[in-house]
Amino acid sequence: MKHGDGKRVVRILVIIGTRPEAIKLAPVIRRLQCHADVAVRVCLTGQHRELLSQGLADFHLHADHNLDLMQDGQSVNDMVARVLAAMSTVLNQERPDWVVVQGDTSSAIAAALAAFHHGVRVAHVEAGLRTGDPNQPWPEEINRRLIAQLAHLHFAPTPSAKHNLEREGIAPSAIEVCGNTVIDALLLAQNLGDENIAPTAADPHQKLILCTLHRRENLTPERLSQVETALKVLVAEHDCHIVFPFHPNPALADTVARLRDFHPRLRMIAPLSYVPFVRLMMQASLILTDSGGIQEEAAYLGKPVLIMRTSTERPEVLEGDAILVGTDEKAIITAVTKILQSPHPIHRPTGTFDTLGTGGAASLIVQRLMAEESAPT
Ligand SMILES: CC(=O)N[C@H]1[C@@H](OP(=O)(O)OP(=O)(O)OC[C@H]2O[C@@H](n3ccc(=O)[nH]c3=O)[C@H](O)[C@@H]2O)O[C@H](CO)[C@@H](O)[C@@H]1O
Repeated sequence: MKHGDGKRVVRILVIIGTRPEAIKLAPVIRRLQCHADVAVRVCLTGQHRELLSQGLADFHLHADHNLDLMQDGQSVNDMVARVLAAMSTVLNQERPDWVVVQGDTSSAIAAALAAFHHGVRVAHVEAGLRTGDPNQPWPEEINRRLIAQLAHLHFAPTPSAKHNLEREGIAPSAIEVCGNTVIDALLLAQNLGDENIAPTAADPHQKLILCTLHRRENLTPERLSQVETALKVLVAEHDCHIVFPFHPNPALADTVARLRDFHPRLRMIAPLSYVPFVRLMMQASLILTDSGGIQEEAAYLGKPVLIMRTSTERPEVLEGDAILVGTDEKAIITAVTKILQSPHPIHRPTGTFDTLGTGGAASLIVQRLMAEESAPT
């Protein structure tokens, strides 16, 4: 495609499957939209239907394609197969120069493979994260490794992510260390804030624990029961509030129902769109989570974060105020109590932990994509 003056326009197709992909790609899409020589198109797979539209809404972005592929009870194989098949039509229609995928979802691996089959170059945002364990998180760890083999450009958030890619044989010249786009998103969300949004914390004078839990590995009856007991003990023993925005996953339903009626200071709420969720993180005294993105956001916001997993693909956060606590009820209670009872300030000022980036990732990504286009072939 060319401008009226004959200058070539670079066609970039951005694929989004889930809420975190929407949040982390929104800053990249906004940057691409501002570039005169780029035609950017957005394709949603619909892997997370409601959460995905929440992820996009606050950034005022719209999709050009919505494949709406999620079906109840769909397996990982079904999802991957459906995205792979549906992408051919989109790729034939759009004929992009680049497909941009983010992270490690079924949508990202299927779209990257489809692009590869069509001879379209793939740019991978948040490349190189590894736990080293194929089953942690499952299937995301393997998705990340496979996407690395398919991608032409790898946007690594940190030097350690770059190192992981190099160990797998990726040429250093194909890797750009740019920080994590989640920090760009966080800063955008702080500026996009609507002052009319109702405060989400119950009492600003009481300590607030923000809890989220959704990893597939944690949704077993044993682990859910441990976390449930820990939350019940914590709210009963401490003068704190717990707010738990829960994923609409049927595996969580019974736990949610029991916790909802347990205590007035323990609030089970529907997932929030990004801006109010960022507000809630900023109000929190500590965050208890198994989410990947929230680990990164908490680190930047200077919040202590207890990770309900045994490993993290984001080892940098452990240099800040993050602790791998797992899902054992006693471990959770001990770690939370220690933080709540600490006589010292439990926060760092926002932005002082800058290992994951300072908000310039999207700009670097767009610069590198455009440099790649003007490089002699
Ligand atoms: C452990 C793991 O493999 N996680 C992957 C997962 O994301 P991840 O585990 O981060 O997915 P989550 O569903 O927890 O989403 C986190 C994001 O949603 C926001 N939020 C959360 C709750 C809420 O009510 N409202 C809201 O807006 C958080 O601020 C955060 O930005 O997919 C991402 C996208 O490919 C990858 O980068 C991660 O590596």
